Amino acid sequence: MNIGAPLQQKGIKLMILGSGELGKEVIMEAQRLGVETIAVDRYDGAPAMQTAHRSYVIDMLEADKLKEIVRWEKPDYIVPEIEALATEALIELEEEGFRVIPTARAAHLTMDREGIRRLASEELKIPTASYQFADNIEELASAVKEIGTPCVIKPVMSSSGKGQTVCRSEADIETSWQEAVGSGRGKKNRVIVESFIPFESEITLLTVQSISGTSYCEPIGHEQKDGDYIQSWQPHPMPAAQLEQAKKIASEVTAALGGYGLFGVELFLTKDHVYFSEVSPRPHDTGMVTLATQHLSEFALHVRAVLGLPVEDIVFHRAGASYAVKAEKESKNYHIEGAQEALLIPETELRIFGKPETKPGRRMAVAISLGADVEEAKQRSKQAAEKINIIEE
Ligand SMILES: Nc1ncnc2c1ncn2[C@@H]1O[C@H](COP(=O)(O)OP(=O)(O)OP(=O)(O)O)[C@@H](O)[C@H]1O
Ligand SMILES: NCC(=O)N[C@@H]1O[C@H](COP(=O)([O-])[O-])[C@@H](O)[C@H]1O
Ligand SMILES: [Mg+2]
Repeated sequence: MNIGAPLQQKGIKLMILGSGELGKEVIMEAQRLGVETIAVDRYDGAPAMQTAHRSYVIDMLEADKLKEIVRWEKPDYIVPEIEALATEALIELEEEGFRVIPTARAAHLTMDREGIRRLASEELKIPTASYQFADNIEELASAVKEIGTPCVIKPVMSSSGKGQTVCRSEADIETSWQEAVGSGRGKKNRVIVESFIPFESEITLLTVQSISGTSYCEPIGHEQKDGDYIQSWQPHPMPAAQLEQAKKIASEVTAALGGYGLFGVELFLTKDHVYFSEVSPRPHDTGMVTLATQHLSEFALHVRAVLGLPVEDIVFHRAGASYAVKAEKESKNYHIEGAQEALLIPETELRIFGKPETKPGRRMAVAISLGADVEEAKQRSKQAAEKINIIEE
């Protein structure tokens, strides 16, 4: 593979669709390999836009806008960074010869919970929570009756827990519906109802599909609140047989989606079972811990796989943990205090995303620590995150 200089005739162009904290790291890794980078998102000043060579602000759910920008820029690689994209445009662009990561079909199936759930459960016969879909409140009531309570209700298009509620009895149905249709990122008023899995732990198994074949990172355990991640740690302790089962599921799902890249396979672990939950065909928020724990982070691995470069080994260095720092209020004029105190904690680093505005619950930074074991790393990253204060004015 030939890599020309960025901004010159022979440069390789990578366009990222979605420019949040995860995309920012992907852009920086691509630049380390001499790639020209273009960031796209729905608002100006997004984290990845601050590091890319150039950027565009468009509504990425609008197929025509997406096609226009791609045809104008002619990137060598189109790298989705969020789910909520006009994936029908990506399919068309792929047919025209553009390369979508990992594939346009993967982006399309995972954008909508229905696509990936039906693929995993109905085609691949992988164990998942039982589920139903509903398009209005009457259908929702009958789905809840069928699945039973407690159950989890989510918009088919959303992420980071937006619009997700646990429905504990029939009395919650109305609120769950309102929450779901009010917060979904897409344009559809469709929801999934899932049986509540009383898991002992949940993991992300980062899985790489590259020219070198299939490889896995050490499993990442995580804790979520209101459907959004609070902390993650690596390696998550689990029996060898269960890890094998998890890898089998991850290899089947990622192979079915096709293409090269890193995938975040989300799994629920009970005492005797592994359930597939969902998969990101891209780096995962809980995987930010790999910025410290591995010689190649999930972002570096993604870029290598995307560019068709080998991923022969993934070296895990040391137990680590990450802890999210979230805003409480809305502000266009905030600042962050406490980095000085946070970085006194041993083996700790920070990533401050530089998002231009805060919103209640918005993730603004992350603390990442190493330790002699996962427990020590968890304590350190939590302590560090608690030293950070977001001052919203
Ligand atoms: N069926 C379920 N049973 C038990 N817990 C669940 C279920 N579905 C979701 N959860 C909990 O909610 C979290 C978020 O759910 P899910 O991953 O489906 O949402 P999301 O909006 O796609 O989040 P993200 O984009 O951050 O991955 C899960 O990690 C898990 O903790
Ligand atoms: N769970 C998915 C996830 O973590 N996605 C990450 O959050 C950004 C959106 O953040 P915002 O909502 O604060 O703009 C996305 O762009 C991506 O980096
Ligand atoms: Mg998830």
